Amino acid sequence: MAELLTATQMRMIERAAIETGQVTGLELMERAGRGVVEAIFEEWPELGGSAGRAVVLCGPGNNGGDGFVVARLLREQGWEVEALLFGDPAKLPPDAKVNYERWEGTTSGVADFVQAKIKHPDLSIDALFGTGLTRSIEDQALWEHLWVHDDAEDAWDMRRCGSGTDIVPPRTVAIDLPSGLCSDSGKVLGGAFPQYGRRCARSALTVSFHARKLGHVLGEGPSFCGRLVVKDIGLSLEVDDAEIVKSAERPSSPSFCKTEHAHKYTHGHAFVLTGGVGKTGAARLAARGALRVGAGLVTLGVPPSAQMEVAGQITALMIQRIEGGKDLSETLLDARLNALCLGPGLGLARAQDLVPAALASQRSVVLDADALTAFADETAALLELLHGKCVLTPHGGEFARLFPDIAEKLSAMPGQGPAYSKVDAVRAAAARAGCVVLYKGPDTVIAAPDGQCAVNAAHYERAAPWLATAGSGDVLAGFITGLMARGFPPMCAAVSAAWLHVECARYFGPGLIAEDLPELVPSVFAQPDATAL
Ligand SMILES: NC(=O)C1=CN([C@@H]2O[C@H](COP(=O)(O)OP(=O)(O)OC[C@H]3O[C@@H](n4cnc5c(N)ncnc54)[C@H](O)[C@@H]3O)[C@@H](O)[C@H]2O)[C@@H](O)CC1
Ligand SMILES: Nc1ncnc2c1ncn2[C@@H]1O[C@H](COP(=O)(O)OP(=O)(O)O)[C@@H](O)[C@H]1O
Ligand SMILES: [K+]
Repeated sequence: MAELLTATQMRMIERAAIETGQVTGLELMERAGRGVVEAIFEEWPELGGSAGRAVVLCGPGNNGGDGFVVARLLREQGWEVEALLFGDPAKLPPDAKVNYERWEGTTSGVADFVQAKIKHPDLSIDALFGTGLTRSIEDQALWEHLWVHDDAEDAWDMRRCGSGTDIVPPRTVAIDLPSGLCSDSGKVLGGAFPQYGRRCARSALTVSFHARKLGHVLGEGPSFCGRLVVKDIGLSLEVDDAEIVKSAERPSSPSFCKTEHAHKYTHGHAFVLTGGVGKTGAARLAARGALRVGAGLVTLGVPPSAQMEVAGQITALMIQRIEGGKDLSETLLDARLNALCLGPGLGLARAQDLVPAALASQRSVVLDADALTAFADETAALLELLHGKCVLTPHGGEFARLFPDIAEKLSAMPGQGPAYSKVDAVRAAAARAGCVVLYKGPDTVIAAPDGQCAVNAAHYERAAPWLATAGSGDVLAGFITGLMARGFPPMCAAVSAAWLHVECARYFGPGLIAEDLPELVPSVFAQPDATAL
């Protein structure tokens, strides 16, 4: 799986390469600068072969050093380039200082930031801060310049609103990260000027190095990065760090495939509990999802009042009358029912009755929606019952009800970096719950109690905004249940299901409704090369 790195991990990788003599820091900086220039001309081929005009904003660290490399390389291609430095040249770190000196062009200071001589440049390059941004920005001139870099902000807003589609967006390029963004959390680090609100440079193109950083995919990160390109700078991909977060991708082992000689019971029997009459649709969606991902059999556990309603709407699914917790415990004496799903449309009272019986059975269990909300006032009781074969699938509201203190830390306004991230929050929740937690959203984060963590980012080329439709979460719960019925371990089931969910939405595109999702599974399974990122 592809790694999503923190700033510290990226530094460790860089340091290891330098200390083992594979490369020098200066050479890495040169490769980074070359990568940025290459990405610019790939993104905007019309700029190639012409002598354009660029403003490069350089910061006081190595991100600024990358900026000076880019300034030099563009000038070597005949561009008119103006470099502006925030900071004291004498205090630049060694590699950045070498590139500042190699640049040989004029460099203005921060006081001139807003008076850059080149107006309306073809390129505005943000090399102020990258992975080293550790605190809020307190220099007013710099703060204001984040706006100048982005001086066609109105154009962005107009495009976002659907008007002015003829407006060419500014060619703003962020080196590594848009300045102001925390590389570990995707949060905008605050500033000392409340009158301006929080501020971050927005870019049309972000060029990062070696691997994506968590801040590119979490929280607000993607809305500031524009298009994200990662350039190889020759660092080894091998990192031996259990802490590293993975990017969700198509599973290879265990695989979605079924073997020739298996029969339906080999693939497990999923059991999805429904709510009462008029509320059974959500569980039926989940059940259909479980069946499509390959559970051998799927049965709906239905209260007597809803039996007729459900029976009239199903074919391959089976039905079993479950009035309450006692019924469920008796039904679960059948050891073949190996994965349960409770929550979608279940109703709070029925959830309070059924969830303890389901958890006591020690089966694989997915708890979603009402099964989580029903325990908002007695989270300690729920936590007591959870075990290692459970997966919790909260959205933001459900997460906050179950883990209020963690949610509060996550939503607090950040000042210092690295800020508390969704990854930190979900890891903490999984450790407390003693089971896998999948926190939904465009940046779905999945963590296990042992610290394993993956992000299923529906951003950039994997954007799937059509998933924001009623019932799509129910299908996700069904996918996880079906995969656990098939024997996928909880973490693998949750990550694979989240990946599949987004791939189904991408396959269909606009107009998607939740009913479509299970029916798209065969098309996604049939694509051997569905991408990981
Ligand atoms: N780590 C690596 O492997 C590589 C790093 N490179 C570049 O180096 C960057 C990281 O360099 P650095 O660690 O020097 O960090 P940065 O250049 O991102 O920033 C660090 C500097 O900014 C200052 N600073 C931080 N927050 C501030 C604030 N709010 N207001 C004012 N000053 C603030 C710090 O005191 C320090 O001087 C990466 O983002 C990337 O662009 C590349 O050269 C290629 C390889
Ligand atoms: N903008 C978005 N981009 C990608 N995925 C999204 C987006 N909005 C919601 N989703 C996904 O859609 C699902 C919605 O689930 P949930 O909030 O439980 O809704 P429901 O209860 O209606 O099913 C989650 O898997 C979530 O990750
Ligand atoms: K930057």
